[in-house]
Amino acid sequence: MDASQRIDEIRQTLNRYSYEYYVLDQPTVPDATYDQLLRELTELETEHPELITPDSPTQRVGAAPLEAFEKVTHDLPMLSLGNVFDETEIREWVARIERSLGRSTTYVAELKFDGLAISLKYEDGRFVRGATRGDGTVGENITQNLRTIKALPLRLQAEETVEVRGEAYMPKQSFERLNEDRASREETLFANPRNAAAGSLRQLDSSITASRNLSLFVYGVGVNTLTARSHSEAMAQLASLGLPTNQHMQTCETVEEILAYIAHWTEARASLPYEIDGIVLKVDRYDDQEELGFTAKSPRFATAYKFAAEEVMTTVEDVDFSV
Ligand SMILES: CC(C)(CNC(=O)c1ccc(Oc2ccccc2)cc1)c1ccc2c(N)nc(N)nc2n1
Repeated sequence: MDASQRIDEIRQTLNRYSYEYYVLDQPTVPDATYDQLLRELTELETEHPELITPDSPTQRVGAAPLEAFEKVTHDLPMLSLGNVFDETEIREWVARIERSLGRSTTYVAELKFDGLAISLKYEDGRFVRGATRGDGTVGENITQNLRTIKALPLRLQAEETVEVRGEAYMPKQSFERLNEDRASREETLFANPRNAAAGSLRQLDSSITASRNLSLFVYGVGVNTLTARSHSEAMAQLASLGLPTNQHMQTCETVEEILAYIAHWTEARASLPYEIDGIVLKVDRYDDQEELGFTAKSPRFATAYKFAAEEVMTTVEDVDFSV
């Protein structure tokens, strides 16, 4: 086997290990095995620099820091979600949809991740660009920073061209550890994981982003070459391509099932390793989504149920009032 074949073989193996570890949370090999292969790949690429490609696992932490972020216009706008706040409004939302369609339909209920909305562009299966939501039409190009997120595949399992929407977030444990480090260096603390994720992705130096243990869930597709006829089918296709989808997504046939899902996660969200600030409800079938269409800035086929904001109880402990 020549160097080029061995390099391709190691890259595919390391991409599979990353998917198992960061997306499925079910590693099949110990870290030492991953590290050994990464060392071998780095040596081979050092001997053959002409074989280095952007999708190599060795290229995750970018080049020199940027001067500024360039602006990016999304191929499709990144829309915002209307809100519903209680059971009555949820029942009204479902009734309005089924009146408009003139029949019942099926829904998908998803967790609403409390991070930074992003758009990922893949061409022929390779990650080529990532951007913040911005104002929904124009965002900032943060490709170099997003490449450092290990749950983000630099190469898909098939050569699809697709623009994907998702949320970059900081797991609760990484947030706690980051603030402990900052407190020990007497630096200002981040107020919550969302601010910490946003601050980490707005770094011009991607090596700082790489140190922040960010992760990612994808929750929608923009322009794409997929064959999916529904949102749930599209998400299954994204998962099979190696993109991180959330395991708690659930199809619902009735408003009762939607309400049960919301009741469950209202209680169970404290047990999640990441913060969520609500539940997103979507009509599943794309033909029904198209029939329902959009208002000026958000889809009629989706809405967000927001959890009541938690009172932030600041324990006033050993505050030195004497100063
Ligand atoms: C539903 C959508 C708004 C994404 N969808 C879009 O952005 C979108 C964009 C153009 C679309 O089609 C158009 C095509 C041409 C013109 C206008 C729209 C359709 C959907 C959304 C927004 C935020 C979400 C969130 N925080 N968590 C989860 N779990 N899901 C979410 N889903």
